[in-house]
Amino acid sequence: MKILTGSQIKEADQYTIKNEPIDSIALMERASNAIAQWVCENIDKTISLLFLVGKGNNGGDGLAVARILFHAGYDCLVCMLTDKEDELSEECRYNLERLPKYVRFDSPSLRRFSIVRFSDLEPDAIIIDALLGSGVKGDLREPLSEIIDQVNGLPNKVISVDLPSGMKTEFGNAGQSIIKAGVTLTLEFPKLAMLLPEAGEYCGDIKILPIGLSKDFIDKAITEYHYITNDLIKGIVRKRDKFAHKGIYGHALLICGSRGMSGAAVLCAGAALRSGCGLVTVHLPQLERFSLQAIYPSAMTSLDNDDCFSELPENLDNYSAIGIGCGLGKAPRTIKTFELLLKSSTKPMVIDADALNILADNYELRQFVPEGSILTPHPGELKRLVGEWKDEQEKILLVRELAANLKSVIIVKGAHTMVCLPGGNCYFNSTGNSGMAKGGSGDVLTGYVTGLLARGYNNWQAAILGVYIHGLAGDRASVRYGLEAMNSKDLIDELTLDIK
Ligand SMILES: NC(=O)C1=CN([C@@H]2O[C@H](COP(=O)(O)OP(=O)(O)OC[C@H]3O[C@@H](n4cnc5c(N)ncnc54)[C@H](OP(=O)(O)O)[C@@H]3O)[C@@H](O)[C@H]2O)[C@@H](O)CC1
Ligand SMILES: Nc1ncnc2c1ncn2[C@@H]1O[C@H](COP(=O)(O)OP(=O)(O)O)[C@@H](O)[C@H]1O
Ligand SMILES: [K+]
Repeated sequence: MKILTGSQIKEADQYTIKNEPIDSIALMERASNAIAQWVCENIDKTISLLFLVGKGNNGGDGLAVARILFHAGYDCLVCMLTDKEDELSEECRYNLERLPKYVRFDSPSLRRFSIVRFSDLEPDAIIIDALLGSGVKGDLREPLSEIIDQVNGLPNKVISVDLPSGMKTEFGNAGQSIIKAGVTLTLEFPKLAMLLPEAGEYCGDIKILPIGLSKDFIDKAITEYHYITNDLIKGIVRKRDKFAHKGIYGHALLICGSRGMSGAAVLCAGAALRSGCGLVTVHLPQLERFSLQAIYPSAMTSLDNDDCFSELPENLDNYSAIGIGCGLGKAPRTIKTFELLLKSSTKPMVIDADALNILADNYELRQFVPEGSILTPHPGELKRLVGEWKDEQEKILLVRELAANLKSVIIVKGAHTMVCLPGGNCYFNSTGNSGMAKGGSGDVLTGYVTGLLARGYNNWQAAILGVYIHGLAGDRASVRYGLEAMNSKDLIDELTLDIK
């Protein structure tokens, strides 16, 4: 799915109105029906709803939703940001006029927002935030930032319409006043800012509601940002041949583990064995081999006589892809052997953890990273590779430069992991959860993505497919064990490719 910018969405809006049999009021009604339907399906009618309504079309959505939900039987209280109707957008004014007189205003004579009323709010009432959407510009003017601070101090759950009020659609959200939503019902596309660590937390759960913007416009729109959805994945996944034999599905080599770090090798191998590749060999210190062989007898081993990576595996040409770094350590002889590996093999590599740190410390080694590889830094490792960034915009720029220079894919891990291709396109993951923020989850990703590369997917396919299925495994594990109890080993058994 494409991620369009706020201004592109506005254009899509205008294009749809111009080229399809729908006017802006009807488009707003369609959006509002989608929002109201979500509320009906998810919120009990005994819960009161407090609508905070701004002056623009986001407010217009809020008023239309209040009307629809009032007719559906909800108790709706509407608070307007202004009592001056001439300040409202045309669509907002239209929907104000259509509001049934029985919907309660907090101050019927003024139709004005009154902060005092917050103290009267029942603790289980839900706030529908329709103060500001994609039209926010510059720093917030009062009274909005004060209202947002007040709302954020309340115990009540907040559902934001399109965007948490105050959030800008792309960049520049650090340190801003933004509504802290429990759920954001966003129209047609996720907005980039929702997926970035700067302010993404303010969205709570993101639900994307299609509103039928022109397909023609969307197809032609040019963007470098994409959202990894089930449909994208369906286009990547390959069928397994009926007459297949193990030789045609590739051989993954995992170079991981050092003294006392055999767990990383076990996690990495277990994940690679779920990828569909024909063979998995793990190169690890011979004294660390026992747990691997006991837990995953399907994996073969290539044993290093040292207690860290210090010898190249034999017959490197036999392998289709190499994963390196998990639990590797940074012993001087490991650095030397990694250098030798980079100079001896042109097979695509998945480079993670200490192998990334070695690349960060030894800049001259970067030129030997095989084209078509995948680097999987978490933000700390990324900083070591590219230096500090002042904001998310600069971070993305630095990642793009790294991907272009190495002619490789960069996976920046975290919530909504970003997969950056050498041409600059960035794909944001839609699966995964905070239960995955535990030791070893990255080792599982490295093993899985290496296996996919070996299996025959190219680097961007393996990266996108890998992060999506890895996140899905996390979501399944969270259903089974809960966010707190789930751990990285649980991910392995949930790594299934049953995409519908
Ligand atoms: N295509 C779609 O997806 C569809 C989108 N739709 C909906 O339209 C929404 C976008 O509506 P929009 O363009 O009217 O902007 P919106 O967010 O209401 O903000 C404008 C208001 O905010 C104010 N304001 C701005 N900056 C401010 C500041 N710093 N501090 C304080 N105030 C500030 C500004 O005031 P002004 O600057 O004009 O005085 C104006 O009053 C979108 O999010 C979605 O909900 C659907 O209805 C249908 C299809
Ligand atoms: N809050 C989160 N939401 C979704 N995924 C997360 C979150 N935190 C971590 N993850 C995922 O878990 C993995 C953690 O990797 P990493 O930090 O390398 O762990 P480790 O080094 O312990 O193996 C990454 O794939 C990352 O995307
Ligand atoms: K909003």
